[in-house]
Amino acid sequence: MLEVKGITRSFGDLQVLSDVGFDVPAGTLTGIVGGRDAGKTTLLRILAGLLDADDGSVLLDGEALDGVDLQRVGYLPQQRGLYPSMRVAQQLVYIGRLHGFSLGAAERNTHTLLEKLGIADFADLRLDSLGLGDRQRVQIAATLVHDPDVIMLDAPFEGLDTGAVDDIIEVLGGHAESGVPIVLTTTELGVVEGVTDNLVILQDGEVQAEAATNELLVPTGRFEIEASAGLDWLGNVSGVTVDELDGNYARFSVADEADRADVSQRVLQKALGLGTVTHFSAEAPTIDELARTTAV
Ligand SMILES: Nc1ncnc2c1ncn2[C@@H]1O[C@H](COP(=O)(O)OP(=O)(O)OP(=O)(O)O)[C@@H](O)[C@H]1O
Repeated sequence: MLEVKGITRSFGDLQVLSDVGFDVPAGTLTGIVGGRDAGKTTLLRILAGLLDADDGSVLLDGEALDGVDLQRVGYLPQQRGLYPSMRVAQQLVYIGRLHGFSLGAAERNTHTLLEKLGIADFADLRLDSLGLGDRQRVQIAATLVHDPDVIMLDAPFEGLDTGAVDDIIEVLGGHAESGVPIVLTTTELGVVEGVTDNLVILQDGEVQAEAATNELLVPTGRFEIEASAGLDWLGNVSGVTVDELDGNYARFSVADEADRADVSQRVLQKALGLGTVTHFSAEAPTIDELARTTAV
């Protein structure tokens, strides 16, 4: 288990983190959710031992996470830092070796991760010849190549297509299953909904709420749909309020909680009857809504 206790940090007069604490049980994934400047990167850098806290402690399995134990951390920084001109597999093996792995073990882990992340074909290419999604897959491989005992990822999904997000989530799931605690930061709640076990809502450097993801992300009654045949009819569906309509795209709400599932399914069925539905989803609450409804 990763235990974060009473972390406080200022830069000059600016207090960035105040008494931040939460636990990440072994084998679970916690999302630290907050808007811009909430203090997420500062917190993660402290957890990963790259920055000192003014106060507080970080424990892994009951022991302070510092000194040589920091070798056990898998940290993905927000500013990604691999060698652009080095070949993909070569640098992953190099990073594994830096963490004390034998050549054989580093090569084995590199090969396995590249396979799992769907980039085995790029092993001998230079990093800077890859697109954003594949570069990010390599960054994830670099974070995991030494089989870390705890994983900390700063905004791992930012700017990625769903294919890359899904591959990364699957690999992280495998590490969680082997008992590793995982922390990741995000500004986008939609992405972490089906991924994280717990959420910590951080606002202005303070924990506003900490709870199981499914307790915090209660359905909002707002939906999004994109349908090939247009959505002019949406306002006529009983129980639906159209919030935005733009050609093939619409956002709508269903105020009556008891009717929500039925009404949204009726909308979906009708759209499918008229043509193709390219997108349909229930909206997650915004960070501000979460902070308002769950303030501790
Ligand atoms: N080294 C530093 N010196 C001074 N101020 C800093 C330093 N690092 C961060 N800050 C300030 O701390 C606050 C929190 O920054 P931080 O990067 O931790 O937030 P964040 O939640 O990660 O934001 P974002 O989502 O935009 O990356 C900001 O006001 C930032 O300007």
